[in-house]
Amino acid sequence: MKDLALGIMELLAISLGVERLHYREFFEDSCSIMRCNYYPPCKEPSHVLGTGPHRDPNSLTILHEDQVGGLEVFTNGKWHKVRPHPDALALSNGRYRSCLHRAVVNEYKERMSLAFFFSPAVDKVVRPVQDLLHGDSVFPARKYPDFTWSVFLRFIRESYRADGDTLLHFSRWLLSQSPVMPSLQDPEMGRDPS
Ligand SMILES: O=C(O)CCC(=O)C(=O)O
Ligand SMILES: [Fe+2]
Repeated sequence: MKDLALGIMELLAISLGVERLHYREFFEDSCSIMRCNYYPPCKEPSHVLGTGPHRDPNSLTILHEDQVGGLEVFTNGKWHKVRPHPDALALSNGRYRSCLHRAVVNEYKERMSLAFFFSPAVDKVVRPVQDLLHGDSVFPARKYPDFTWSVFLRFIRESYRADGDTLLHFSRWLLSQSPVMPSLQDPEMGRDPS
């Protein structure tokens, strides 16, 4: 999975016009997790959700699912079903903003999906590559301060359910903690307690 994710990172760098190996090198020591989701059948599927609407807070998600279907993505003001395909993968990432998605349940069949959440090493400092900071409307100036993945994870786990404004709220929270980021002075201070 890591090889696949690193390959996708290389493609994303190319598509952004960033130096090809930039993200591959950044994620070389990545710290990812895998989660198995199980959705039992439900007689009244229109009244429940398997997974409520959210955006994955990690850098890239590779989702493998069975053929039952249930994943939906919100675009252009509507929920769209993502038809399962034995060879297909779902993806979300940084500037390519994590998409709002959810999983509905099936009236008759159970469903399983396997999500691989690709994330940087905990003490890696996350900052945009200089090539993306032109200060124009396509590549605006910096919007967020430097942070480490461990501090971001702590914020997500303890204070905030990831949505479209996560980075905005996280930045405000981070700047309110201290004028100088503690995690940049001492990586141990930002380490996730789990
Ligand atoms: O099971 C699915 O289709 C989606 C699961 C999901 O969004 C997640 O695990 O973050
Ligand atoms: Fe998700």
